[in-house]
Amino acid sequence: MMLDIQNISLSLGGRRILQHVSLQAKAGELCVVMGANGAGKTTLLKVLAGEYRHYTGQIRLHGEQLQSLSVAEQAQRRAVLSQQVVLQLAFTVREVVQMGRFVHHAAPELDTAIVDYAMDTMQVADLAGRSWVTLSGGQQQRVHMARVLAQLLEKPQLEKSIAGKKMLLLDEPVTGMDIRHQQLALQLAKKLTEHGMLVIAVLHDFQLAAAYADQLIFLHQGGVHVAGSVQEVLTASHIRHCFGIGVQVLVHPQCNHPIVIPAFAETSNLLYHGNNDLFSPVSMEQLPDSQPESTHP
Ligand SMILES: Nc1ncnc2c1ncn2[C@@H]1O[C@H](COP(=O)(O)OP(=O)(O)OP(=O)(O)O)[C@@H](O)[C@H]1O
Repeated sequence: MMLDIQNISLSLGGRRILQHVSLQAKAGELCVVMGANGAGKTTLLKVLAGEYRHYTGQIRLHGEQLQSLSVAEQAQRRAVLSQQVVLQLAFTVREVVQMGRFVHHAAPELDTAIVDYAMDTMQVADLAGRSWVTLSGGQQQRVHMARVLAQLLEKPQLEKSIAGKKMLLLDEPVTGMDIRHQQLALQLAKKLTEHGMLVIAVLHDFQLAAAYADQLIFLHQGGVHVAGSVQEVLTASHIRHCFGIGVQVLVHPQCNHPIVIPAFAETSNLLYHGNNDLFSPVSMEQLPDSQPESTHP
């Protein structure tokens, strides 16, 4: 097992934010983490990124305790795309992507080739000389994807040398991207998994999760509510439990993926249910029980 999380809990500011989280993920998997605002998704990714070290429980990466790896060792084994990275200084796009290479101490020609490859892949090469702060939100996000790709690659190609060795953590990677570039970003993530990488992505879009996830994890109030295949997890009852909303789960006519749509009768008056924060217990009794479990076979 490439990543083995056993019973981790974490408190921040005197509050328990993650509780008894256990998860396993294999090399070559695209794991999608979903959950309501405040469920603990970013906190979980920050623990995996080594930002919070005071958790209880165990995390093993390739059998080694995460806490025993130095910062440099961690940086060479995993790359992180954090939520809303804002750069204040006027770096060019090329400079931002080059930041991904700092951990490697490779030959400058190799760094340049990998940076060019990463910018081509994320379709930002035409922006290379532009100041990062002048880009649109979706363009900035694509540049960050190119940066983490540059960090993970050892050659200017997606090749087998990364197999089984590296982990990519993506926190809401497609925020602000148009529909085509959302697909591009997830296709890149999928391609990396096909070369043996483990990708863990926080997403808010059920359709992207349905189309790309090998394993789907619903976090709820700091714990794992359910983890499994898209078919197992993307059901009306799990969505109601974790998101406090009635939905219908239909089936895509061509590719059989589940399609999630809000159930109109239940969701037209959310304003009057008051409590939208699922991190504090929400009263599910407010929702009628007539919602079919799932129309998925
Ligand atoms: N440093 C901190 N100190 C105290 N509480 C925190 C801290 N960081 C996060 N929290 C709280 O922990 C809970 C989980 O936050 P987290 O950012 O992990 O949620 P999330 O699932 O990523 O939400 P979103 O979908 O809104 O990004 C929230 O209630 C948040 O307010």
